[in-house]
Amino acid sequence: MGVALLAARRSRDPSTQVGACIVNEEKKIVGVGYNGMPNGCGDDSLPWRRSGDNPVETKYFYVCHAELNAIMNKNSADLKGCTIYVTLFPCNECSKLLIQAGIKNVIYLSDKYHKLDNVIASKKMLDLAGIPYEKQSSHYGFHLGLKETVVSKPETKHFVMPRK
Ligand SMILES: Nc1ccn([C@H]2C[C@H](O)[C@@H](COP(=O)(O)O)O2)c(=O)n1
Ligand SMILES: [Zn+2]
Repeated sequence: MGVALLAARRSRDPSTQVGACIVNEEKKIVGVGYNGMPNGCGDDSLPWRRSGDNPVETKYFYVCHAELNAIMNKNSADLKGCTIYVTLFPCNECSKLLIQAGIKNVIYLSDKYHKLDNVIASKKMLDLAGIPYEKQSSHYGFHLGLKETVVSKPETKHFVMPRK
């Protein structure tokens, strides 16, 4: 999680910096990513704002999520059986990617959007796919000074057993 937190600090997102680190069954790092604009698009060429008259003027259509970047940056043939450490609970689109990539475990730090539909859908898919998710102690974020983890409130620990 420390590596995910360090990666998050590279993000140019002014409101939420997210980092992800994927490790294999031997605990070796096989992919790291943070939320950023697509390659070649330039961090200053696209908007970082959260709201606007037109959604095209906000970041949401453009930004590549940390999990997507960690998967795309992988340095191994595949990610089957790997664990992802991510500083923010994966959204529904990222969970689809994690499931299809063969990730077997999710460790997260913040679940600040747990009330949003996309996160509820994300958990539904992870549950069905038998992928456990577990919250890691937030003292990591506190020590590294990440805003989103400092303000996160204690949440219910979510953990489901993998299917046999
Ligand atoms: N699983 C996720 C969810 C979100 N992100 C990124 C996408 C945005 O850059 C940022 C969220 O912005 P906010 O709505 O809090 O202003 O986090 C991600 O990388 N992975
Ligand atoms: Zn996502």
